Formats: sequence, structure tokens, C-alpha cells
Amino acid sequence: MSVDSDRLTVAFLGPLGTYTHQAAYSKFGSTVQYHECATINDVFDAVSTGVVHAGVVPQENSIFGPVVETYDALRQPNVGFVRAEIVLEVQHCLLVPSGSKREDVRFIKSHEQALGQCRGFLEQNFPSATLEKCTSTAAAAQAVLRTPNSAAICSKICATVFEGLEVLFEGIQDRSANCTRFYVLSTTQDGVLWAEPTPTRCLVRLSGRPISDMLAALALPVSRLDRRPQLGSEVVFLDVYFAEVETGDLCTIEQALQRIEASGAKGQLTGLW
Ligand SMILES: O=C(O)C(=O)C[C@]1(C(=O)O)C=C[C@@H](O)C=C1
Repeated sequence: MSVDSDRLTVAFLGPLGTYTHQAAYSKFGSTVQYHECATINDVFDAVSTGVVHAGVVPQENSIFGPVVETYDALRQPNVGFVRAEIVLEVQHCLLVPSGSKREDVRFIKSHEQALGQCRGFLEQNFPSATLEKCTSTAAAAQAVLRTPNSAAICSKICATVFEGLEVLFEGIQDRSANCTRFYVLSTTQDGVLWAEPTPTRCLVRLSGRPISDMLAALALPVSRLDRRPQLGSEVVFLDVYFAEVETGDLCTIEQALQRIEASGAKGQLTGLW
């Protein structure tokens, strides 16, 4: 779908102030129209139903690893097609209602990923606090304003977005270098204005045969491999694999997909960027 950038609509995991929002802004800037979603699944829904032209979802963090909700969504056919990636540096802060002190904090809220990235800090500084998962870091910041004795792990930006919050600790993730990688989705593979003109990488979803057989049939350089349990199967430990492959050449990819089908497995191109 080819549209002018001022008419382009981009879904992201909201509310304003999430890292996903910052990642989306770093790619699309101020001219597009942003569409805030409450969950990662809602971003996939907005993309697959054509409500928006593009969607941004977190895919992997350098401390805590793959974002499970994103891979779970990618197991289904036609949920969106990856057309770009964004890498964002993530420096987490602990935000509290203005005037609160460290000893007031009994509940710490955040996205599961951010809680995981700050595990060491939390164990050391707040060993008896109750950790509460929220749909995003900015949703956690919003919730802190309604919940006494709570704090949120989120971006410093949330102290500006939501009035009444202040930064108690800064740079609290377990390693100072911390990056999250995001996938940018479009509804289909075709005609995307913002996609790379010459792709160098693709994402292939593989299922149905042992992974060693499927990789042998693929016979292309794989730079990362993720797996999740297969949906709707009665067989235990049957997985769907996601291979990032180091080629953007459609003819080469098509031939690899034919080899995979011939081996009795299923292969679907799920991204090209
Ligand atoms: O909650 C947010 O701010 C998000 O954008 C989600 C998310 C994630 O799921 O990985 C993104 C980046 C950070 O690593 C932590 C959380």
C-alpha cells in the first residue's frame, strides 16, 4: 500500500511515553498519524485488519531476550509482514509520585520485559516489593498515579508525559548497555513506501519437521532462530521456528521455500527488509 507520509498511519504499543512510541517516532517522525494501542496484540490486529498502514512492536532486548508476546502473535498467518527493524537504546528509570521517598515504595509496576531487565537492581534495592506486570512501561507510569506506595520502571520521558511523577533512580537496568530491537510491520508484503528498496534480510516461519531437517532444506545463512510452541497442536513439544535469514533476494528465498515444501515441512515468508 503506497501512501504519502502525511497520510501514513502507524500503530504502536501505547500510551505515549513507551519505548515503542520512541522507536516509532525515530523512524517515522512527526508527519505521520500515530495510532495508540493498549497491547502488542492490538498492534498486530490494527495492522492485519488494515486499520493502519504500519505497526511497531518490540522483538528482542539485549538483556532479557525475545519478546514472547510478539513471537506468539507471529505464529498466526497474515498477522502482518515485517518490513523494517529499529534498534533503540533503553535506559530505565524508577518513577514515583512527586515527593515520594524510597521507603514509601511497596509495589513496582512495569512491562514484564522491563522488570526482567532490572532484576538485579530490584533484588538489591527493593527485595520485599511486590512486582506487578503491566501492558507497557508507560501504562505502569500512568497506574502509579492511581496506586498509593507504588513506583514504575519506565523511560525518563514519562516524567514529562504524566504530570505528578518524578525520577527516583536512573539507569537501573542490569547492564549499562541496553538496547531493544523492534519490528516494523505492514499489512502485506507489497508496495510499502517506507520499506528498504533493497532488502538484505528476511524472516521465515518454519514448522512441521525437526529443525535440523528444515535448516538443511533452507540451506541459507541464518543469523537468528527463535521458537514458540505450535498453536492448536495436540502433539507436545511441537514448535514453530522463526529464522532470520541473511538474504533479501526474492528468487533465492522462493527456491528455499520450495525446498522446504519438498522436504514435507511448511515455510512461510513473514518479513523482508
Ligand atoms: O513498555 C514499553 O515501553 C515497550 O515499548 C515494551 C518493551 C518490550 O516489550 O520490550 C519495549 C522496550 C523495553 O525493553 C521494555 C518494554
